[in-house]
Amino acid sequence: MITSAELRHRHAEVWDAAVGHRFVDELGAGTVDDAVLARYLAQDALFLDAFVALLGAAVAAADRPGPRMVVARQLGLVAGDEDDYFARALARLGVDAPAEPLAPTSGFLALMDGSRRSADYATAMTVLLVAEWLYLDWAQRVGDEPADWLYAEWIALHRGPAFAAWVAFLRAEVDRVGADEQAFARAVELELAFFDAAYG
Ligand SMILES: Cc1ncc(C[n+]2csc(CCO)c2C)c(N)n1
Repeated sequence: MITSAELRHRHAEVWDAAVGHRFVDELGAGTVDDAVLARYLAQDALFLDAFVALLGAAVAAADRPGPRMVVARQLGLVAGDEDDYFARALARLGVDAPAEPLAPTSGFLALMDGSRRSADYATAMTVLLVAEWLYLDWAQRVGDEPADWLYAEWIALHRGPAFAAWVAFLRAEVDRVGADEQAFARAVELELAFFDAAYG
């Protein structure tokens, strides 16, 4: 059975291109163009809805009570703090209507909805793992948070001990039940394309 460490190693080229993306550098510096950040967050709001649905599918599909409870707890967090950030950030950037999904967003929605409908715990956890681990990785590489809350909160959401523990849990679960390599590779590609798409 392939491990999460081996999967990341196999897909390191695309993974590192996402983690080292210009968008991440600019987030860390607090210098993303407002139109770029607005485009990114408007797309991410669409992403987040399918992500929450996928977390719900993982809650339903978990093969043990312990992991089910851990995923359920995270679902509550995402529905709280992160949703609050989106509401304030989109309001500040003047985004007042849902966006049309760009190609990488549609790709992600298809991947997440397909995985959700399959009700396959291993596939769902593999997709969740990429989305969370890749974000932890870039956020840990960024230095001190910019003073502006728009940047500081987005970076802070993706690092810190609680988020790192969630990612460690996802890795352990994927290592326990077996990863879906195809889903892993597709999700990494989509993360890179998602950053690219923010630049229009
Ligand atoms: C395209 C895209 N990929 C991954 C994430 C990361 N992410 C999705 S939901 C969530 C909350 C914590 O569980 C986090 C960190 C994102 N925002 N956008």
